[in-house]
Amino acid sequence: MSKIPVMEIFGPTIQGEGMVIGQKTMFVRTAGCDYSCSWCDSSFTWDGSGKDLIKQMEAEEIWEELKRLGGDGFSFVTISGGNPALLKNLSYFVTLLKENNIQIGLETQGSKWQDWFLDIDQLTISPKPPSSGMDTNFEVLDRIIGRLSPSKTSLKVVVFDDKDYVYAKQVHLRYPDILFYLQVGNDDSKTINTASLVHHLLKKYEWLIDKTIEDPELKNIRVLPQLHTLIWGNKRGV
Ligand SMILES: C[S@@+](CC[C@H](N)C(=O)[O-])C[C@H]1O[C@@H](n2cnc3c(N)ncnc32)[C@H](O)[C@@H]1O
Ligand SMILES: Nc1nc2[nH]cc(C(=O)O)c2c(=O)[nH]1
Ligand code: SF4
Ligand SMILES: [Mg+2]
Repeated sequence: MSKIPVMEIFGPTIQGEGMVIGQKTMFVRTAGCDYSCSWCDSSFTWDGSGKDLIKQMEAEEIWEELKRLGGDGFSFVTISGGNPALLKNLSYFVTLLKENNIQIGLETQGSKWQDWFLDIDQLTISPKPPSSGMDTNFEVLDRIIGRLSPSKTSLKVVVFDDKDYVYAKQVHLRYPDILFYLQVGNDDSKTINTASLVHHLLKKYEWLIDKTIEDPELKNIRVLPQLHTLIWGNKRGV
């Protein structure tokens, strides 16, 4: 008996962010976070507003639900949250996925280590810039990144403003051997007006691209939007 607090299970969809953008995947979103980013687009995982949706599930039950939703039409599962790295017992679920030949992605902010990180195929660490209101503990981050294989790891920093950009650059220059993504920040993650949101986010994407192009210090870097937001807006469960 080792239950995992699950907020939502959805898919198949595509990974909208980062190193495997476009990858067909299922999602498992766990509840609870040690951060409280001002602009978190998944704040229902930690701010109490989604508490009635939380289900305590065994690894086997999550796997059954994934198969119910995705049939045998998937080979990739992305674990996000909240912060899944709060959950030591996700190791059982990770092992179960591996036994079934499923590739695994993980989204986490780099504040906590778990030994099961070593079994993740695509691990995205997303340290938080000043606009989030959170502080990065770089000693913890150094230790986490030091234990991971660079070929399976990427860094992704969300940028809302110039200060965030400076922070992102600092992170990239600290870990130059880790694949690095700048991601457009969605500053209107509640609106249901997808057309105006998409227009606005594309403008912000252009702004971020322009800054990167003009910056000789950022060489080996990738700039991406949240692809799922451009397609589905702020809709949940996609
Ligand atoms: C909701 S978080 C969950 C995983 C983990 N807590 C983390 O932050 O990495 C998943 C990804 O969404 C990003 N994100 C959250 N809110 C966002 C927003 N308003 N605009 C752009 N990206 C956002 C986070 O930075 C993170 O990379
Ligand atoms: N399609 C899609 N791609 C995503 N990539 C990261 C997500 C997340 O919320 O962690 C996410 C999400 O919620 N949906
Ligand atoms: S760390 Fe991730 S889940 Fe937690 S508040 Fe920040 S963006 Fe949201
Ligand atoms: Mg998201």
